[in-house]
Amino acid sequence: MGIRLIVGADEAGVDYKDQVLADAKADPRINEVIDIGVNRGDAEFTRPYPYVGIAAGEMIKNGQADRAILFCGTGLGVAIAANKVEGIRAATAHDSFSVERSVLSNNCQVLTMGQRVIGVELARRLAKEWLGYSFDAGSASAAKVQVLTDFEGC
Ligand SMILES: O=C[C@H](O)[C@H](O)COP(=O)(O)O
Repeated sequence: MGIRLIVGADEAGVDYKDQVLADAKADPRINEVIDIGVNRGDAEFTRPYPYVGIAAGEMIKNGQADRAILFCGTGLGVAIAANKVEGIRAATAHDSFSVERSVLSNNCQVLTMGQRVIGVELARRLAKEWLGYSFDAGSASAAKVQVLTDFEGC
C-alpha cells in the first residue's frame, strides 16, 4: 500500500508546501495526498503554525494518514507543534544525512523544513529522499525509539 501523505504549512511556508504537494501528486509511491493548508485565498491563510503542526500530528495519531511534510519559516515551529501530539516524532532536517536518519534512526512520521532556510529545489529533493526511507523495526535503533514510546505510554 502506498503512503498517505499530509502536506501543510503556515503562510511563511506555503509556496514550498504547494510545490511538494504537486510533486507528491505525481509520485507513484504516494497513495493519497492530503493538503491541510494553508492555501492562498483561504480565510485562514494567516493561521499560526501551531495549528498546522498539531492538526497533522493528530491526523497521523488517529490513523488518517501515515506521514507528513510540513513547512513554516524555519521548520522549527511546525515540528515543535507536531511533537506535542502523543506518539508523534517530527524532525526539522535540511540536509540529506539528517533526512535519512530521521527515519532510519528516529522513525519520524513528520519531516519539517523552512522556506526561509533552504532553496526550493533542495526542499523538493529532500522531501523525495525522505519518502523513500522506511524504518526497520528489527534494527538496533528500534529499542531507542521504544524508549520514547514507553515514556509516552502509547
Ligand atoms: O517557527 C516558526 C515559523 O518559522 C513561522 O513561520 C514564523 O514565525 P514568527 O512569525 O513568529 O517568526
